[in-house]
Amino acid sequence: MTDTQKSIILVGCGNMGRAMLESWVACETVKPENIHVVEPVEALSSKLTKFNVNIHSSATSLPEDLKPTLVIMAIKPQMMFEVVSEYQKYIDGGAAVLSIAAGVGTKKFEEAYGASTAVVRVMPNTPAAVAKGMMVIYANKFVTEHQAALVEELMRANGAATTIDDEALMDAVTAVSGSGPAYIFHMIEALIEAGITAGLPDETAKLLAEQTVYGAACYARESGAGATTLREQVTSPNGTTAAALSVLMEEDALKNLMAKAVAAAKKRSEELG
Ligand SMILES: NC(=O)C1=CN([C@@H]2O[C@H](COP(=O)(O)OP(=O)(O)OC[C@H]3O[C@@H](n4cnc5c(N)ncnc54)[C@H](O)[C@@H]3O)[C@@H](O)[C@H]2O)C=CC1
Ligand SMILES: O=C(O)[C@@H]1CCC=N1
Repeated sequence: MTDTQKSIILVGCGNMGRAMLESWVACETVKPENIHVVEPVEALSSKLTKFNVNIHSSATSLPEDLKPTLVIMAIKPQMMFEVVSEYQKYIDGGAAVLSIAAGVGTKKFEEAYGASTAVVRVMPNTPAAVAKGMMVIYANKFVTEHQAALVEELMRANGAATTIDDEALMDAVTAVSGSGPAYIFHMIEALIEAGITAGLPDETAKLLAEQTVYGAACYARESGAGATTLREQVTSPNGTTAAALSVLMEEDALKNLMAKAVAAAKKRSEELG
């Protein structure tokens, strides 16, 4: 695909939209002049000027003759269908709609825009800002090769990308990788606090907790050994790790808590749909 064939409208540039945009601009996946961002909050849009993208406070200021490949909806699920009609002409002009909203199914967009509308759902996560995201893609049958190629290129710029064929999995995906960074950030918070309680200076506790989670995640991804083996390698018989794990694993405490958390997120995703 040539650069001139790639153009996008990004609707909403809050936490997740901004995170994705960071890596798209850094990778030059789409030329900045071919990126149109619609973001009504001035405090957010004013921080985008360094990217040299086109910034609009509403859909009404988008150029009439724009022919985007993708209209990317990065707004809250609750407001999605108050906003979608503003982009009807771009969809009619051949753009696919790409939604990152939790819970909202492709059928809803087909109902809003027309039965044979090309719709892509992506469940991203915020580490996309540093090209370490997990981007899970589902596309309906109307998405063209050209549109799918751009989706793939954008998502790879954001980190790891994988495609699923069964849209019903999206609620579970959302509960694991979409919301997942928050679970890990909370674990970092907990490890920092525990480190401080154990006597470390604040900054040292922060460095140790962040680097340990970062290192463990990289090692798990790069070694391919699997988390169980890697955990066992840290755990000397009757050593310090065994002492800690006896607390975390007593009656599967952490596993049960994580199972409850993921089930709650999945249920909420289903409700949002
Ligand atoms: N935050 C996250 O980690 C993730 C969020 N998502 C999904 O991403 C979507 C956005 O979530 P966040 O970025 O967290 O929310 P957010 O509230 O930070 O961003 C939404 C943005 O949309 C803007 N907006 C409101 N009305 C608009 C309109 N009419 N036109 C254009 N922009 C408008 C808001 O000003 C705001 O900046 C949601 O649907 C969420 O389910 C998906 C995966 C992860
Ligand atoms: O909390 C949420 O609803 C969004 C979707 C996944 C992560 N954040």
